[in-house]
Amino acid sequence: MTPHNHAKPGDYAPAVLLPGDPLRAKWIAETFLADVRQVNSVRNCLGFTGTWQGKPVSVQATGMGQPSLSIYVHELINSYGVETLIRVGTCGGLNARVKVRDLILAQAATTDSSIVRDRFGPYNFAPIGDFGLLRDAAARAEAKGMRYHVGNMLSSDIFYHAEPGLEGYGTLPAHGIIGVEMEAAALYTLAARFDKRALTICTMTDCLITKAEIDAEQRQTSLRDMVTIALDVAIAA
Ligand SMILES: O=P(O)(O)O[C@H]1O[C@H](CO)[C@@H](O)[C@H]1O
Ligand SMILES: O=c1cc[nH]c(=O)[nH]1
Repeated sequence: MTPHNHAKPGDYAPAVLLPGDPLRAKWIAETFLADVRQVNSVRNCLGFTGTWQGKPVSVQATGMGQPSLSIYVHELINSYGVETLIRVGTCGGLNARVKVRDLILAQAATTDSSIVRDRFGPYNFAPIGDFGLLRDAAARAEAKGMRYHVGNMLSSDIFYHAEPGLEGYGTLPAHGIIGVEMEAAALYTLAARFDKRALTICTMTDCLITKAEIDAEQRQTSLRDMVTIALDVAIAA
């Protein structure tokens, strides 16, 4: 048990899906998993374990932002023996090529966060996703005929910038950053530190260029596709 998690050792499967939203964790558990049980409810940051296609898998909410995700991921790895961590999130779009409902597989994650920056002294560390998980997720998205993009994500500590629209993102969109969310860079940094495998898959829900947004019904359908890919990748890992 930890200050943030009352699950017992062995309560989590070796592979865990990580949505930010606790209610998304509950929805994933109830919609997709068999033999499911709740393993954590501390602070309502819900965690569940069950099976997918007969294989054990867990889902744990991380809350929003890199400080919150870092707590859950650190504890999942160090107290619960988790080996494979797949974030299933939503993100904003920073490139007109990426349409709402498209998946972004975050090959790398750029960040403005001191959580990552301050650990590396004079170096600019490049947080990257696990190649095997990335390759498998891309192949499955391809096979399902889904629109997906593999690229560099921004993991920002800031949701509401002082500057309007794209201005807050400076020259990043002109350097291949295709989406913005708030957790992937910390996830990849912790996975590197503890020699675990991690991937971030996001559904683009709001384009900061066109202002197009996904509606509630489309969001549900797209998240369903994203979650089944993540579950398939998790149990194959
Ligand atoms: O939908 P989730 O997984 O929470 O991800 C995105 O949504 C939240 C911001 O609204 C941040 O956590 C961001 O990363
Ligand atoms: O962090 C996020 C998530 C979704 N949409 C955004 O614009 N930012």
